[in-house]
Amino acid sequence: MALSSKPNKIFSSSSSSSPSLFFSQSSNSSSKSKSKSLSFLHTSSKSKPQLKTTQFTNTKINSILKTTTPTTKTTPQKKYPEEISSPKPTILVSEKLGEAGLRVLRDFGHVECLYDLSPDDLCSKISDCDALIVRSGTKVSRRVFEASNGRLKVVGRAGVGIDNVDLSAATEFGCLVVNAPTANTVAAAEHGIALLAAMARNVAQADASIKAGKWERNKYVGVSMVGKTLAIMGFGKVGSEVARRAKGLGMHVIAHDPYAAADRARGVGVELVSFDQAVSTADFISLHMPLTPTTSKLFNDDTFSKVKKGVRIINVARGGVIDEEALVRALDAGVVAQVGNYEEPPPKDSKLVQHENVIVTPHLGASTKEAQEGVAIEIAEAVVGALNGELSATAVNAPMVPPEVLSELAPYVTLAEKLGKLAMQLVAGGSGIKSVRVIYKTARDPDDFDTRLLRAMIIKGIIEPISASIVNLVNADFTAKQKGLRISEERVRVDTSPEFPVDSIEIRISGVESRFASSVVENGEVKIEGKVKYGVPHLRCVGNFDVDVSLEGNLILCRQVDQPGMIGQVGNILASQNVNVSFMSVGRIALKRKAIMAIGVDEEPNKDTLLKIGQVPSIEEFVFLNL
Ligand SMILES: NC(=O)c1ccc[n+]([C@@H]2O[C@H](COP(=O)([O-])OP(=O)(O)OC[C@H]3O[C@@H](n4cnc5c(N)ncnc54)[C@H](O)[C@@H]3O)[C@@H](O)[C@H]2O)c1
Ligand SMILES: O=C(O)[C@H](O)COP(=O)(O)O
Repeated sequence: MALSSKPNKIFSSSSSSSPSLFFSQSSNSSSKSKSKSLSFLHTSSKSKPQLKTTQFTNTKINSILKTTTPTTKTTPQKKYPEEISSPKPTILVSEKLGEAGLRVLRDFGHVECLYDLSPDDLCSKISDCDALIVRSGTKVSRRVFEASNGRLKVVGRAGVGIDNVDLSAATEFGCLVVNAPTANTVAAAEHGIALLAAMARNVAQADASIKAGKWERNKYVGVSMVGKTLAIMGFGKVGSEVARRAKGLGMHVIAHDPYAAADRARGVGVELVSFDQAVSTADFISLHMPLTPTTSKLFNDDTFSKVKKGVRIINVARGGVIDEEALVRALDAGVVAQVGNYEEPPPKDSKLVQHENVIVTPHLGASTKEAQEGVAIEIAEAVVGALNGELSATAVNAPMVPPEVLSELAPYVTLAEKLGKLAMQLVAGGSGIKSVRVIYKTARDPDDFDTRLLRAMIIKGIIEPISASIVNLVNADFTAKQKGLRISEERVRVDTSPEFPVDSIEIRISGVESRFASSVVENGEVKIEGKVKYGVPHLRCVGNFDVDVSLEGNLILCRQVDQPGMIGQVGNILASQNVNVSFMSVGRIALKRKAIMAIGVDEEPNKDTLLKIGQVPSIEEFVFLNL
């Protein structure tokens, strides 16, 4: 599938109630914004079918991720719509969250705590919610994103593991997923150590025995931990905290983690080893990797065939990393001596839970008062930040862009979107856009110039005006791919100041017809180039013609014979229709030959006015563009 523009919309009246090429965006005053909050994660009004094209959403301006509930306001008499006040966003909390986090959320939005919702109830509720906060007990499936009708902007996971959130669906629907990756680390590690010690000394079984009126000193002789080898599988945050504590117990700690740095492990006194070495030499194995398709049932019959007989296994990661039936077989055979913990609600007749050599708790790793308060604050701040238009440092499905980079790139982000939108409008209807080349002219080294935001915004500018898709930083690449749009990027080193990230951005679209022949260069590509001047995006080049106009409001491009009086003639036509000209720039290839006139207009000229411009004899072609 390729993208194609809708030329019949070029002259569509702003009062049209059908979706317009021009009014899916909000005020252009964002171009001057230096705010760190950018709209690459914002959700536009498209999900709200009741919006009319004369109504502007309250999206972005200084907030590209302004994700509060879209509301509308008709402002026909205004030059540009003002920022529109919106109701507080609704945040659904579907599992128990610490009070401190709830306070942060309540200060910001309307908070609904509805615990134990059935999947159906969650789906019915979600279309009223801008954010959803969950722990591990809520399955945030594709159905949830579908049911949200585009309203859900952020899913906050109050904890680490995001295996209960369908990340690809979230990304597809442009919904940001954030987690709280640090606040429960110590709690989980302490729980692991508690299970390790309890298991080694049969605490749970002995407790149950004595409560049952028995006195079985000989039955519950344990094993010592000191000097024993503990293999940490997954040397991340929790794994390394478990390692530190186990070292304190006098254990010899090794770890397996294909992605961990050996020097970080050495810093904790831990040797990184292969999977087979870890499982075959350990007396105790503690699992701390995430549940992913790769780690699912990583501990299976084959793995148990390699372990040291009598190994003890602690799992405070996820139940799914172990093949439960294989584990029961290994326990029955005495290959695995003991197991600690269970992460998901077990079936009533679970052989594993009932096994006498297994000690279990519900999913309690993160359940300390301290961790829950910490997690609640961490996730509340991340969700509020996201709803406020900021990129979160804990975003799971969006690039992490440091605040200073965001702030520096803000005007270029606006430029990128406007260029995308403009380039799209230069393409003739029916021409499918398949291939877009983006050329960044920069004095910076590639390592010092992150193009992800700019690329996302170019995609947004190209796709959003002509489709129902909502494009943001989360789903830009996905959406482009889905629509058959190939974006290639090039960097051209220029000798300007590296103080500025980009000197100019050029967009070239190949294999299309143009609505404005002068925008086509020798190799047949439609080409435009823009740059940021004084913090404001400017169009600098159309085809081979240099121009210099700020990318604000509406733009008329005319190609004419380079002769005196042209500006006056067009200006008079616009003035006679009360259309205010905000700026004008003429660029020519050579004296008295062809020139391009770029005219910025505050109001959208009506069809008759545009026809009159077209009838001026020396005007060879013209196009009206909405920015
Ligand atoms: N029980 C609880 O309450 C609780 C609390 C926190 C975290 N967790 C679970 O523990 C997991 C780890 O949490 P974390 O905060 O340490 O995350 P983390 O991302 O800091 O660490 C995970 C580590 O696993 C490693 N890993 C990935 N694939 C692996 C593989 N195939 N083999 C070995 N290692 C692999 C990663 O490289 C990473 O270092 C989470 O995903 C979560 O499921 C449970
Ligand atoms: O991944 C996590 O953070 C832990 O497993 C905690 O899950 P919980 O928030 O459901 O306790």
